[in-house]
Amino acid sequence: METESVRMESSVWLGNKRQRALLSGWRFSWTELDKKNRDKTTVSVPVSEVVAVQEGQVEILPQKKVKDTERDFTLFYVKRSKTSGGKGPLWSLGRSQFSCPSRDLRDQWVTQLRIALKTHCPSRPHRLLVFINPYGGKKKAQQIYHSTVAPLFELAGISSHVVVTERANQARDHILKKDLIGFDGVICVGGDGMFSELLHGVIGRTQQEAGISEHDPSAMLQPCDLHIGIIPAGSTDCVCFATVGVNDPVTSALHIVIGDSQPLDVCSVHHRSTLARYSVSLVGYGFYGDVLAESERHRWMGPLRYDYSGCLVYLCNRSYQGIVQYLPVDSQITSPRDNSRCLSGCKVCSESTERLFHRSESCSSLYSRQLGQYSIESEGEWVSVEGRFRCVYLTCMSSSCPRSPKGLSPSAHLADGTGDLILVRNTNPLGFLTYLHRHTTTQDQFDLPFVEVHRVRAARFCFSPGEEEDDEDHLKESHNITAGALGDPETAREGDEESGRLGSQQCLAGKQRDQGIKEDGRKKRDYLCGLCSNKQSAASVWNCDGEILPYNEISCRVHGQLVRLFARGIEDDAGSGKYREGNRNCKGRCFLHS
Ligand SMILES: CCCCCCCCCCCCC/C=C/[C@@H](O)[C@H](COP(=O)(O)O)NC(C)=O
Ligand SMILES: Nc1ncnc2c1ncn2[C@@H]1O[C@H](COP(=O)(O)OP(=O)(O)O)[C@@H](O)[C@H]1O
Ligand SMILES: [Ca+2]
Repeated sequence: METESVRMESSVWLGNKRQRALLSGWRFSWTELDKKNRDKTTVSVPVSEVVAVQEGQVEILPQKKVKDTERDFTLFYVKRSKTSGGKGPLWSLGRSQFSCPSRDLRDQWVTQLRIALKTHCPSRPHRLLVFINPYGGKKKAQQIYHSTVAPLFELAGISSHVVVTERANQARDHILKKDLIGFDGVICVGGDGMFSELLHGVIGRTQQEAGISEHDPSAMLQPCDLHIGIIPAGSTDCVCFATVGVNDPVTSALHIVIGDSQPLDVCSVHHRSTLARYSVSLVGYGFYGDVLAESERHRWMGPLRYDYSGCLVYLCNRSYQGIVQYLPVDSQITSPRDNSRCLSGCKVCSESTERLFHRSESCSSLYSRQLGQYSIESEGEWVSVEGRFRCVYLTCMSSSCPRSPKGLSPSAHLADGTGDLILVRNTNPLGFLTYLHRHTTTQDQFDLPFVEVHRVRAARFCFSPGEEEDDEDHLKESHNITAGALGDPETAREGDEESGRLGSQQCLAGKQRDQGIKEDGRKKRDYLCGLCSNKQSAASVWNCDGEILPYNEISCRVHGQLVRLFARGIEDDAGSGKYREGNRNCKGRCFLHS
């Protein structure tokens, strides 16, 4: 039950303008007085979006009191500015400095606003564990954190423990093994690879504590309590972009500060009875696998490596034979082609909360919910498709990113317990280019005769008889994958040093890097010869959220709302009119606990 809202009202000054300030209904608003009625404007800030209230006239960056008159207080809050092209709004820190008629009144305002914050926003984080990858994206993560994020955390009274990583998988191992008592969330400053480390750490730890084996493909995984936050500083920043709507460090920091919560579907990927990895954005074979394998050789290029590799791989014109099987969701209920868009407060996702988790009558907290079972065996029949594909991929969410603002599957949902399986059959080069190009335009990329899309709970991939790929060693050899790059959860968990050393080779610097470039030249020629030649391996590799999997035959299963992010989904922005019509399905306040 919501407690009664705090109420207070008085006149205050904002600069030289007199205002009527009102705290009521969990909103703080101010309206200019002494103005003709017609022009009166009211600024209204929900208490849930107030970042801090401080005595005096305060600036941040650097944080200091510019003037400490005893009648002033400063309000910091979330301010939005519009963006174009279907993105979410950018958030920045709004600041208003008020002067009260007396010190007494000022003290009352500060007290009441802080009480309102405490009662209305009990789930804001107080203490965070922050992992910074100094080598991600354009290598600016440390600078981004210290110059723009840390001051916001400090302002909001959040204390943080910062770990600058020295090797790949350090963040994951820290979460798996170290004491996390007292932390309200884990944050990564980096790209999708860093997010993936946190994801594996948080899911792995939760299953360990619940005594659930992650290797069992049919296990019902335990949902994770510890929230994950992403400060985007990587190459693709797909998870951030698709859950927040923009890749902007300040916007993301503010979502963390105000304790936003967005559940997220996660796909588990198994090879027989071994957990290969978890994925949220892309489990892709063919084109996407080849692009990733190629791009690893050009890491020194930074984010540009994907464009460069994309062109090379496109020119190679490959397709792959195989069998895809999937467990479809009733297409009458939900479809990847219904033209809807999963937005903040999405009704499809909130209805899924009920479906995914049968809640006992007495429990009102999402965290004490009982697990509902999405029984794979009892829900419908597996469908099998055999053919020659340009690419096959599964995504649990839209996977929008700056490169493709509407994403791999524009109508996918963040938290509906399903994923979208996309099958792109072999076609001529122009056809495939048209398909790729439509990711960047408003045209429907699924409206092509060689493309199929299905909303599924599970999917698996195997070779057609007679097309079996050789063993794993061959896979590693033909794609020049090292053990470290594979990020095998088991080896890494036991032999950290080993995986760390190999992992950091991906981020060579200085002399080492130059040597790497020369090496790269040779490897690139070898690799491309292999990629373009028909004699070479008939197999591609799986790209799992930016990591190459060491297996080719895999089975995937979507676990609804397995983790929670400090985010709220993409806010409907008036500027993004294009999708608005389809939004009917996706309105209404989300997630019953919020
Ligand atoms: C002619 C125009 C071609 C446009 C092609 C558009 C394709 C859109 C690709 C979107 C991919 C989104 C899935 C995200 C995957 C990330 O996890 C992964 C890893 O990203 P990271 O390096 O950690 O930031 N990135 C890639 C490209 O595989
Ligand atoms: N200190 C480090 N040295 C080497 N690799 C690291 C380090 N810290 C993290 N990594 C790894 O680097 C990879 C890429 O990082 P990420 O932040 O996702 O950047 P990008 O988006 O550019 O790929 C991740 O998979 C992560 O495991
Ligand atoms: Ca989903």
